[in-house]
Amino acid sequence: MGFNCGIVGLPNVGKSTLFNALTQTAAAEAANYPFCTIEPNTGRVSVPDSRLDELAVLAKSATIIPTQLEFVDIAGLVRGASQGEGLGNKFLGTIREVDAIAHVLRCFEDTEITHVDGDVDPVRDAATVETELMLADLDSLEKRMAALVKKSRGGDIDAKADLALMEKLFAHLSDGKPVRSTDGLTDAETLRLPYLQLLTSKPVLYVCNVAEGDAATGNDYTKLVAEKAASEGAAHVVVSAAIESEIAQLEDDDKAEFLSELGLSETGLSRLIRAGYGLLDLLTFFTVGPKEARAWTVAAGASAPQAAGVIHTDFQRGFIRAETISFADYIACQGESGAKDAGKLRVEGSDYKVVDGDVFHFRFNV
Ligand SMILES: Nc1ncnc2c1ncn2[C@@H]1O[C@H](COP(=O)(O)OP(=O)(O)OP(=O)(O)O)[C@@H](O)[C@H]1O
Ligand SMILES: [Mg+2]
Repeated sequence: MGFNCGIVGLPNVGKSTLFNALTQTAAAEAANYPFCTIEPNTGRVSVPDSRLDELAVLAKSATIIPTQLEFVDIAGLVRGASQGEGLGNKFLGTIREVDAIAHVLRCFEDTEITHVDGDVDPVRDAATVETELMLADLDSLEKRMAALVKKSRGGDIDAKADLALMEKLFAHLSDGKPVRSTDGLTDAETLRLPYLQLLTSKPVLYVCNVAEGDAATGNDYTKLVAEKAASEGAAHVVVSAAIESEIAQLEDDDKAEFLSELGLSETGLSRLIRAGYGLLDLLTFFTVGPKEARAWTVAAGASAPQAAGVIHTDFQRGFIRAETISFADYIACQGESGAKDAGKLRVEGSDYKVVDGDVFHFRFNV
């Protein structure tokens, strides 16, 4: 079970450059012309988590294995995409499959790099992309609502409920607002929403791609994006894709030195990965021993057996119990045996809900 984040934006804004830096490969072709990317590129990225390093030190773990998040580099979209312009529907289908969106906005000046709309204006660009996604959602709702009208007249209760929900969403979109900002939905409607697979219902994070010199400070463009993001309750991250791709190729020691020269305490990529992970309503749990310290991911609300199942399906099938220490207790008691002595090791059953930071031993029988 993996979670992913799609990299979305206008053509030639630096999506593939960012993807390559994230995945530390040159898997995606990045070049100075619009529509360079056609087929989506997919890559898995380690999620940085300092808690994992702290646990590994206490347990003297030989290896550290972070949890992973998948990024998908998607073709650029242009005005009219929802009507089939540019690469049109093809890339919209790819966006439909991702769990969250990292929306890349060009915030760097460079006369050598073509901007499809002539000049740099990230807030306008964000609106251009969002408008296409909203138009595509309106289109898809309209088609489905027509089919549901008949069914709901025939007395189909589910069809009736879906139609009522879609009418609310349609009205909201018609006001020029994305589905994710719809309020006044019932609990049942909120649960149903993801199944409609609407493009603008996915959580969004704005990525300001800046010139090398602005990586630490941001610039006037990123300030405007920050205001926009704040007004929507969305996150934004300032990174320079160009420089991140250089940093990604350095050895760890050189990396730290280079970052401090730039005035950065960590890479923009680390911030971006964590922000992407944060969009997804996920929990991290740990398994820790002398062999390895490892982080794992489950969706919020997962039970202990479901968490066990992320490691191995047998662990879930034969689940007996979970022995659990919270991250805070593990650190405060200087490790597992200290936590045991202090009575901080809990024995939890199959209805236990995972808490972020739990350190688990699963007991199972197959
Ligand atoms: N921060 C930056 N500063 C300067 N140039 C950059 C920066 N980020 C990317 N570029 C350059 O912009 C050009 C386009 O980059 P890239 O191919 O990654 O864009 P893209 O968004 O993937 O485009 P497409 O939608 O066509 O696939 C490349 O020449 C890249 O080197
Ligand atoms: Mg590309």
